[in-house]
Amino acid sequence: MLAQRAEDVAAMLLPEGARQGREWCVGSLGGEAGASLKVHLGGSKAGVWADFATGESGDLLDLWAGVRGLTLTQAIAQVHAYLGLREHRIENPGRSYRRPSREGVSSLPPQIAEWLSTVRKISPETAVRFKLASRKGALMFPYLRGGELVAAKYRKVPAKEFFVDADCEPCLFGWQALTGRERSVVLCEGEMDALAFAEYGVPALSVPFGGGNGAKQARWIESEFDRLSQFDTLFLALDDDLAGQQATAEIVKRLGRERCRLVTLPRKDANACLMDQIPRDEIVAALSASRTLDPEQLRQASEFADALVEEFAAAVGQEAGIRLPWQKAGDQVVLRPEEVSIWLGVNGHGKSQGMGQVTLGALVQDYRCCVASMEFKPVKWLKRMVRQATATEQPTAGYVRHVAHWFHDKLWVFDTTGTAKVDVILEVFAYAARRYGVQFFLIDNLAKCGFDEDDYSGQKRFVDRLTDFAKEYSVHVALVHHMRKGETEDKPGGKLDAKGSGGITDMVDTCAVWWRNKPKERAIKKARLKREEPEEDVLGKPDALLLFDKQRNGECEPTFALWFDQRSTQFLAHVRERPTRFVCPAVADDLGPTRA
Ligand SMILES: Nc1ncnc2c1ncn2[C@@H]1O[C@H](COP(=O)(O)OP(=O)(O)OP(=O)(O)O)[C@@H](O)[C@H]1O
Repeated sequence: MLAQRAEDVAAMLLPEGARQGREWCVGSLGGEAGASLKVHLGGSKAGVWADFATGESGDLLDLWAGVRGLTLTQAIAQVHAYLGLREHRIENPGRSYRRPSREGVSSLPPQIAEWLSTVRKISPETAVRFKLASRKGALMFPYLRGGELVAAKYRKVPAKEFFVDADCEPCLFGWQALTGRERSVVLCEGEMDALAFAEYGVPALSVPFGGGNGAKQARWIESEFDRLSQFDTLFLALDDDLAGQQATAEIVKRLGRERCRLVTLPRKDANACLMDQIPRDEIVAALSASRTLDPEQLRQASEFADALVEEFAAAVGQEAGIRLPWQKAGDQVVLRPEEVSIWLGVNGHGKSQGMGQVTLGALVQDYRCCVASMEFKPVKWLKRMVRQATATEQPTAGYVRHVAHWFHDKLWVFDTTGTAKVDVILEVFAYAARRYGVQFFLIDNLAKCGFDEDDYSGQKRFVDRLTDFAKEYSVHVALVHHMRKGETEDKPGGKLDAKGSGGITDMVDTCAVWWRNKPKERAIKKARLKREEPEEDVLGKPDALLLFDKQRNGECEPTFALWFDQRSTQFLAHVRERPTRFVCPAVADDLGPTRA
């Protein structure tokens, strides 16, 4: 987008320059008139520039950063503003971290400096660049970012014992040695390796918690996600053991396959290369020989370790996936990762209400969820959910805050009402999956995703994209969709009654129907108008049915009878059951007079 406006950008950044043919010419990044720096204004090279006096070159983003003396992250922010782009993203509300103590921090004692240079081959210059220090007699690796001490790790020398300051922000090590203008960086597995890469003149950052997957990578990725956007290429040089491979797989999944490259070093890690006096040329060659991670490439069988464990667990009844929030449903229905489910129903038949409860169930099962409800403003939707979570019609302010706090790090909402364009939904969902590791996405509903009512092929394409998205990010997507009313809503319909193209229900893995027992409601109303008590057998009938009409990977297609509790708006599994409190109050007082 920026390249298309190369001339405007060049003229704005370098107003003393002048157009000569197809180039903008100026003296240097300083901006004075001249002709040693030239910017291409059109064609496939639009925006590419070179300063023939200094040998510097780059694209428009580098030019922006260079002229204004900014880091790339700062330049990216200005470019977004210039292009009028608002990033579609969801933020995690601020968290607070502790900063490491500076008490007792001193410069490197001679024996540690000696160990670094003679044993580990790290020069005193590199130690100074990384501001290595000492505390409690140990080597201190300061995690400095923009001059601020964000975290710290300590290593006893020569013993390989580590300790850290507790509760600091999980972040990468080595920002202090970067200029802020790099377009590529190596991610490695250890502070000593980041130092070794620096020794080789290669910019590198180290992951903070070593190899492995899950939270070990998820926590720093969440913190550093935006800052890493300055890099077009991430060279992954983690250890070639199982933990390193797991970390690599997780980083690729979250930071983007397209910009990650796998590096194989001549020794087990960068510091081992340095200690073995591997020359710089060989390290540079290893970076150029790094392989891309195209999906069709041969993959290491060990990458499948997690999937294999899950596969075996599935065989003994612990299949990964979200269960419905009613005990009686057991394992009959599983909302599996990599699958899409569709939840049908006629207007007012409890789709949104029911899906709120399904989402609550997923949260309780420790799945991170993201809800795009274009039917309601987030606060209205959340209000319904809090009522279900507390099993109370009017929870106290303290209880509401407690539930809101419980949602932290578990639940994200897509903040749009009305219709949302599918590209935006998918962009935001991909961000949430990558940055926050969200595993369950709810879209309520298809009609609000920006299609014309008769745009069946558009709707079908979107569902197809959802199935790809679910597979790519290994998440479950639940899509709410309207059903044709037909002649009567007194009988539950099936997947063939979904509005629009039948292709939609063909594509998804699971198809469910929410049906509200309107005949029962009418019978009760009629009896009450006559001032009679409704008959026992009418009262015992369920208020709603949840029918599964398709489960591609399940053994059965069950139907669940449910009873609707007006006060909590929960659907209950049995006629005289009491609503469940999904989140218990922090203090007993919050149960208030409306104790459920
Ligand atoms: N079985 C039921 N018995 C009584 N009330 C119900 C039942 N199911 C849902 N409701 C109530 O009906 C109202 C509409 O429910 P909900 O918004 O979930 O419907 P929906 O199917 O999502 O409708 P729409 O298609 O219009 O979005 C809500 O106030 C809900 O609490």
